[in-house]
Amino acid sequence: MLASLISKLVLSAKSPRVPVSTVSTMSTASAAISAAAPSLQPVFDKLFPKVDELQPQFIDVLKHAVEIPAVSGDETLRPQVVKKARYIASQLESLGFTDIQLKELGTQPPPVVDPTLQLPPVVLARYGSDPAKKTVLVYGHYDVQPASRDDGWDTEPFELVVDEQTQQLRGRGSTDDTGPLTGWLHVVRAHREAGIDLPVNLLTCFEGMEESGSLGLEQLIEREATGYFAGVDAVCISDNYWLGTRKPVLTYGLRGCNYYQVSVSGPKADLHSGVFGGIIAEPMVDLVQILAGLVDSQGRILIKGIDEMVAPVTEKERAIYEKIDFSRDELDEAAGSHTALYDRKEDILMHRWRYPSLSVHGVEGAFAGMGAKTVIPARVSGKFSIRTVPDMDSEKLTKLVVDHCNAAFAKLNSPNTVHTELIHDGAYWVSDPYNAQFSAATEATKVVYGVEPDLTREGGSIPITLAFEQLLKTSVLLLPMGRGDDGAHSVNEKLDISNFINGIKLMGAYLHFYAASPEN
Ligand SMILES: C[C@H](N)C(=O)N[C@@H](Cc1c[nH]cn1)C(=O)O
Ligand SMILES: [Zn+2]
Ligand SMILES: [Zn+2]
Repeated sequence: MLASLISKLVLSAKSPRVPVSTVSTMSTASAAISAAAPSLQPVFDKLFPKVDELQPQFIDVLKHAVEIPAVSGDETLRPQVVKKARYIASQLESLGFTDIQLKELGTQPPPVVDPTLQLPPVVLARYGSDPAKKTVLVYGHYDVQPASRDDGWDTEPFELVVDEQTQQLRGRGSTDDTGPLTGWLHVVRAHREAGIDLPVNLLTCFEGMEESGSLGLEQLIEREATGYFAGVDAVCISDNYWLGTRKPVLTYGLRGCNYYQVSVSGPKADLHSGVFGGIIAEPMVDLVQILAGLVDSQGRILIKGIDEMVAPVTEKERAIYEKIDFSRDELDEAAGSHTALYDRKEDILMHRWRYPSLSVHGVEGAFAGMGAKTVIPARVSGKFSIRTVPDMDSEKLTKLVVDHCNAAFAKLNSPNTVHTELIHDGAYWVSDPYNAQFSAATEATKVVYGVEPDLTREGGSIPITLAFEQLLKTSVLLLPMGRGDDGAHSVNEKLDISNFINGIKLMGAYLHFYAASPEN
């Protein structure tokens, strides 16, 4: 029932950017995949204890990786991002991966402080090239969000803390996405050390720019579609999270993300507010008024024309949301507050997954430190992003945003100047959750966790997902490792050890079930 509802929903999506793949419900493929379970049990009986046994070594690799502050959004840390790429490549080499390449992507496009800044490399590697096996491409990102002790971390963000009491691994990247990325390496190691043949050929595509919009990656995929990536049957991404804290999920949708900056410029340099305050127009005063006009305190976007682009909710879709196991309490728990804008589960999930949202992130150039600096900043840039959903069009959205900011500024009658620009955009994605890959991952979840996974969409974005699907003409599965309360992008980011270890087993089991599928 649920299967047919979602299938119809996917097929009814209007946007040409939403993949309309061949939808299979309870197909012969999924029947064959479930039938493979008994014959795979001896494999899992050898593989899973090996994963348990290697836990200390797996944590050690993660510890070394987390120690490298690979923040893609901080230009000064670019050498660290490259260092982490090399660390991962060295691990791949020691595991017997071949054809390891650090693919350069050229210089970073504007806005950028250093116009010669090189984008971090994409780590490509392969394990096995048996024409009789299917080929699975695994994608992950080794870059991370910024983090500093001052933000409120209890421990150093770039030191992995193994918390024996909570049984958690704490550190930036533990769940997003260094933990899951290294998980794929551990799958290979466990197979090697248990003497089990990897059932598929594995290709890696690990990038260092995901947190900054995956700049340059789409062009690489386009170039390599008939080269390095030729023959890829399926793409699997482990870079999101369970909805809650108890139940594993498989994810069939993502919101997109258009990231903007609106800059207001005035005087040539920062000025003394005692000397110039009251007699010149202050850029920061203009900017806060523009930012205040983007979204209201109820989360309603105030830019005209956006709501009209959003695909309407159907009754059938509504039924899907009613069935999902989630509550406002879980949102409060994950947020650590009682500040939710909606009470009903359906409203919360729809506003997380299938409606756009606008978030204001910060102001570059403004005074942000401790104390009481009496400055008039000369140029300030407000950063905000809009999470996009079917059927929003990125270019049309950008025009609406720029026009809105220009009109808001014009109303201020300010002698300053304003400039609004798109920093990066990444597409939304919705898939068929009943294809061979999802069936394989469902069986794997049953074997590892003993339950059927929930099928979820994700409020966050993985900008490259749709490009993989379209350019490699293959299906993509999102197979999350961590929980909804992991604190990705926040302070004290963590990954439960049980999620790390079971996540590695899940990845391994998924590869075996997918290999057993008669379809791609
Ligand atoms: C879901 C994924 N782990 C993630 O955190 N993605 C980022 C991607 C992004 C897009 N623009 C900037 N970063 C996110 O959803 O914020
Ligand atoms: Zn991520
Ligand atoms: Zn992230």
